[in-house]
Amino acid sequence: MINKPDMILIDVDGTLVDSVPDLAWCVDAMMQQLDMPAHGEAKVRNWVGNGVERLVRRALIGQLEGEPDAALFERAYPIFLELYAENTSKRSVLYPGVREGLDYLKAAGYKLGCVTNKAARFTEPLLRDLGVADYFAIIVSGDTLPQSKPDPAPLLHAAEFFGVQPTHSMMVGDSVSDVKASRAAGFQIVCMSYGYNHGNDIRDARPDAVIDALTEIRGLLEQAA
Ligand SMILES: O=C(O)COP(=O)(O)O
Ligand SMILES: [Mg+2]
Repeated sequence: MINKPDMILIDVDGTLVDSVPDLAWCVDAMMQQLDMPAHGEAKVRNWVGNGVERLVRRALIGQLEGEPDAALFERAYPIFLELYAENTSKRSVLYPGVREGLDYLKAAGYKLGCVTNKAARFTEPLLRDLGVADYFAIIVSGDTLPQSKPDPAPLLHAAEFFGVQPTHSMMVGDSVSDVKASRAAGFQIVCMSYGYNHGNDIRDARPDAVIDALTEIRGLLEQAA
C-alpha cells in the first residue's frame, strides 16, 4: 500500500529517458578510437546506472564487475567525455507517458525533484534538450554531492531542500540503486518495469510498486492513503 507523498524524486536514465542509444554510440566510438572491439546497445544497457565513469570502466573490461588497467582508463575516459558532451541528447528520447505523467504530478501539486547518477554537465543539457528540466525545482546529479545512489545522501539532500520528511517522500526509479537509496533514506520507492537494472528484473529488489509507464503513477497515488 502506497502512502500519498508530498515530494516525488525521479531518476533519469531508464526512468525518464532512454539514454542508451547515445551512451552506446559513445562507448563504441571510444572503443574504435582505442582500437578495441565495439559492444553494441544490448551490452551497454546492462552497464548504465552508476555514472559515466563506471560505464567507461565496464566497457573497457567488457563486463559489469572489475577494474580496467589504470593507464588505459586514463586514456579512454577523456575520449568518452568529449564524445558524450557532443552526443548527450542526439539519439535519446523520453519514454512513452513521461511528459503526461509529469504534467499530472505538476498539476496535482507534488514537489518534484530529479536524482540521477549522471554527472551534472550531462544531466542538465539532456533534460533541457528533451524539454523536461523545468518540471524539477531541484536536480541532484551524480557529482552534486560526494555520495551518489545507492547512498541515501542525494535523496535526503532533496528532501531537506523542500523541507519534507522522508516518510512523506517517494522516489521513482528503475534500478536496484534506486531501491537501496530509497530504503536507506526511509522513502517509498516505485520502479519502472522497462528501465535498466543490469539485466535483472527490478521486481526482485522488492520496490513498493512497479509500473509500466509514468502515467500509471496517477492510479497509484489516487488509491493511496
Ligand atoms: O549511469 C548513469 O549515468 C545515470 O543513471 P541514473 O540516471 O539511472 O541514476
Ligand atoms: Mg536509472
